Amino acid sequence: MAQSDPAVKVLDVCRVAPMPHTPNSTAQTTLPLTFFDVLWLRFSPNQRLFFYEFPYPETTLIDTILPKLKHSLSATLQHYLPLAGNLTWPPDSGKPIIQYNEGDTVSLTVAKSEANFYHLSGSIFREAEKFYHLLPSLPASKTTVPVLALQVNLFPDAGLSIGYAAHHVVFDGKSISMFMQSWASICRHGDGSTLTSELTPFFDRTVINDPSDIEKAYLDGWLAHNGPNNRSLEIWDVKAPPDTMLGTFQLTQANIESIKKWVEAKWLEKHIEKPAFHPSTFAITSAYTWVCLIKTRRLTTKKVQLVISIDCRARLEPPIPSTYFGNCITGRIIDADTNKLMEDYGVAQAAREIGEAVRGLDDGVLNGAEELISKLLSIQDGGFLSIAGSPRLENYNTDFGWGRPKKVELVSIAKSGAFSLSDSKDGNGGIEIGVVLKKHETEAFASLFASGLEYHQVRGKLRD
Ligand SMILES: CC(C)(COP(=O)(O)OP(=O)(O)OC[C@H]1O[C@@H](n2cnc3c(N)ncnc32)[C@H](O)[C@@H]1OP(=O)(O)O)[C@@H](O)C(=O)NCCC(=O)NCCSC(=O)CC(=O)O
Repeated sequence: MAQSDPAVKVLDVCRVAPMPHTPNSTAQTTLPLTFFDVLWLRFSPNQRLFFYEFPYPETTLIDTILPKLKHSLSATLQHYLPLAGNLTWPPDSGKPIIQYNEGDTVSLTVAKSEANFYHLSGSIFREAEKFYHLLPSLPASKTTVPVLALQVNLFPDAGLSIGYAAHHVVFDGKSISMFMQSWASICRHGDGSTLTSELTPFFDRTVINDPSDIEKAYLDGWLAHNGPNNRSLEIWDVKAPPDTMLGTFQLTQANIESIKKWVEAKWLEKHIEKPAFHPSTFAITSAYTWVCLIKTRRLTTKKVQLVISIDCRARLEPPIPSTYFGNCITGRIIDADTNKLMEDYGVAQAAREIGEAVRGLDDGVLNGAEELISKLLSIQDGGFLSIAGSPRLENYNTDFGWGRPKKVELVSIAKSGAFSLSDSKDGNGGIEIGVVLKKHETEAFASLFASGLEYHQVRGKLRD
């Protein structure tokens, strides 16, 4: 957090401990990493901001809202003890572990911001650096790293934001969303600390099988990276260029339907038969955004790559509980011919590439997983893009008792360059897309995105 930024004043840095189960309990929890976690060892943390419109004066925010947030956080951590702990790599251990000891806490920064709440929580392109001071960071260290940090920013008479930095070695999108929704639920109900079964984390790591020793491939990859035998836990300090802008775009259900119809018609034209996979909302939305980004950036590389994340919980053999806490995602790297995606047929081609990759998961979600680390570590900039977030995380359901967020922003895409997908604020099945561009690219993207929708809408109607 940029404490020198005049737009934010730090009021307090609190340490919130998990509420004790019983008055004299002593708790120690060790959580080993699985291969799914090890994959993310040195990746920079995910940082998300939730904006709540809340036109109360500063005194109400400080006297009423903050104590409620702190109390409910402490009650929630009781169910999520490892989140108050640290990532460490004991000398006698072959891999890092998450270690919670009695007395460990989560850092919660409280700040007051004089920035324009409505601008920050809007959708038009905004400078990424305006968000950084609203978010906590995880302190750099080679030997021990906290797994989570939180920050609440008060915008008197306008609202507040809640932001987190979550170590990717501990959380995937599903786990951090579950934690935030658990905190929100306990805060909303105010009268206890119980969680529904959908929000109760399942910590048993023995459900993750690794017969082909993917863990060794990932550990070897990290140990050799800037190695040899590099056991550092230091997180990559990735910086976004100063002219980085964040923008949010929407695809309504009607937009997605018309693109889907057009894509299916194009497939029939070119391939005679419909392909044997489903043009899902994910495939259509990702294809549309990918092509708009490639055209905006005028990529000249022969090939482009798109990395998609796959939640493996329901896809493992046997499936594991949907509430499993930790990482349970793998990736697929989709390679495509840049010229083909630039053509009139580009979105249909991109949807086909994505749809085929998703269909291929039926042959084994972990096929080729052991090569993922070497592929990810060898990726060069250029034609590479990835997708973060998912509408299935239902971030807009994170209601602390003041209604749905006005805006949810995955700010860490400014560093990774990914585009993000989310459910939409009004909950009507549309998709929110977060994109990162340089300032001079923003107009071209906005114009391509809007004109493409008009085109697909007209074509879709003509085919009805
Ligand atoms: C691999 C996938 C992206 C592929 O998605 P697809 O929708 O194309 O394919 P699919 O087989 O899952 O679903 C096909 C159809 O089944 C239905 N369907 C199946 N499961 C569903 C579910 N749980 N919720 C809603 N719909 C579902 C839908 O109707 C969909 O069609 P239709 O759409 O037409 O109705 C997805 O399965 C997946 O794993 N998503 C989660 C990815 C994730 O967790 N990302 C976060 C990474 S962590 C991260 O980035 C950090 C962070 O966010 O903090």
